[in-house]
Amino acid sequence: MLRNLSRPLRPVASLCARRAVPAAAATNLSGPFQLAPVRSFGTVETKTALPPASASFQPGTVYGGQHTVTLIPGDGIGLEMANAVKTIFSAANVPVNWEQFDLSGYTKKDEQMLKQAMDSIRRNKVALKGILYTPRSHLGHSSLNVFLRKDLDIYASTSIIENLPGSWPTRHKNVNFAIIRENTEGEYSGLEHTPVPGVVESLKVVTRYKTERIAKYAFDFALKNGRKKVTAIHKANIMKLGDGLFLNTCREVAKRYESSGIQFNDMIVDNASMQLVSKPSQFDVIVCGNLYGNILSNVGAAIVGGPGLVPGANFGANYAVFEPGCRHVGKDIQGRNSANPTALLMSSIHMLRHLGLNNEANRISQALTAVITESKVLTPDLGGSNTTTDFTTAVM
Ligand SMILES: NC(=O)C1=CN([C@@H]2O[C@H](COP(=O)(O)OP(=O)(O)OC[C@H]3O[C@@H](n4cnc5c(N)ncnc54)[C@H](O)[C@@H]3O)[C@@H](O)[C@H]2O)C=CC1
Ligand SMILES: O=C(O)CCC(=O)C(=O)O
Repeated sequence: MLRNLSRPLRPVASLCARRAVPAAAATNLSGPFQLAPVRSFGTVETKTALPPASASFQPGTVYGGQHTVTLIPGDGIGLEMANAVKTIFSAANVPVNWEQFDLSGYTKKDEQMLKQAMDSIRRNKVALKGILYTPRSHLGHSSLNVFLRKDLDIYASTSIIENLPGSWPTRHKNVNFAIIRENTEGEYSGLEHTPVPGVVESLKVVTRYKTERIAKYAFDFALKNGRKKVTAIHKANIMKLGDGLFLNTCREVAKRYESSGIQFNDMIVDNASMQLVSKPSQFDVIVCGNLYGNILSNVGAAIVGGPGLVPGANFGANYAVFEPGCRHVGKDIQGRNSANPTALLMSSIHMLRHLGLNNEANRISQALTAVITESKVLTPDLGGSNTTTDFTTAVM
């Protein structure tokens, strides 16, 4: 049963949009930069969304009011999490049809299924995804997750780190920040070689073009969601060229947004890690390169209660792939009916807003918020003893 919504609940998916600004304010920028391709991530109402980046962008395949979305459940707990979302969507009569692809990183790469899945995302433009395993040995295949991001050029990984209104203990209160992470280059270039035996060189690639677009994305995200500060995280004191380029490009972009009132500062990644666990409330929007973003999302997840609570999405000019913002396979708890589906469910709520299905997003968000606020039904990661199924049923 869906809850009576007359009680004013603060929708989980809207918490990052707490200070929304009108779109007009966001577009009133001087300088040669165009607005980066910002989607309606984290907004309660589409009226505050910025215009789509490219005129060709279509939010998914829609026939007779039904949206078709590609679903890749992923390895480990992926199927259990995806089933929770599907069950809740069915109960709420959400007009979404799934095109599901059970890809796995544990088995030999299934080229045919991978191609079908990529074609499906290209057709639908929107996907919901769990996490795929990657072997650690250099003999194993390369990461399917990284392939997907690069091939679709979904360059802006966006994670929302936030204290939810539940009863589990957390070290800090009032944590609410976003991590905007460059998703397609940096340490994940996959370029490694052995010039002589016993020596490996791994290339970290930083380009002005990709840094500029992620920095613009971060500022536009801040504007659209009423956030006040963007912090660039780097290690420019050591990697003077690579991280130096990242920092200087962020500074240039920041200058073009001066009139918008968004503050800008920067921080070295080691200090940022310490500040995140000691004074997380100083952060509003973090912009960073690929690996730092991954590590900081994990630190962020830990301070709010774990990977089961962090939603996320990856945006590019043409595609949006929604997946948990702190990415783990969870092989250790696979098949135990104990994983927390909140991260994937919140990601799917953001997906509904992206599709313009705000009523459905609000209903599910309010139900989820009620269950979390009551904290009577909690999975073991939050100190509870309930199952994934119990939690799903409670939200329904
Ligand atoms: N898609 C991606 O971008 C990423 C993929 N991976 C892949 O995942 C594999 C395993 O990753 P690890 O880093 O070892 O982490 P892991 O999968 O072992 O997860 C870390 C811990 O978080 C817990 N956890 C994760 N999600 C949870 C949930 N929803 N509810 C409750 N507990 C949850 C797990 O049970 C585990 O104890 C890696 O080998 C890699 O291939 C890892 C990082 C990112
Ligand atoms: O694909 C993987 O196995 C790891 C990807 C990863 O670390 C990430 O989220 O960036």
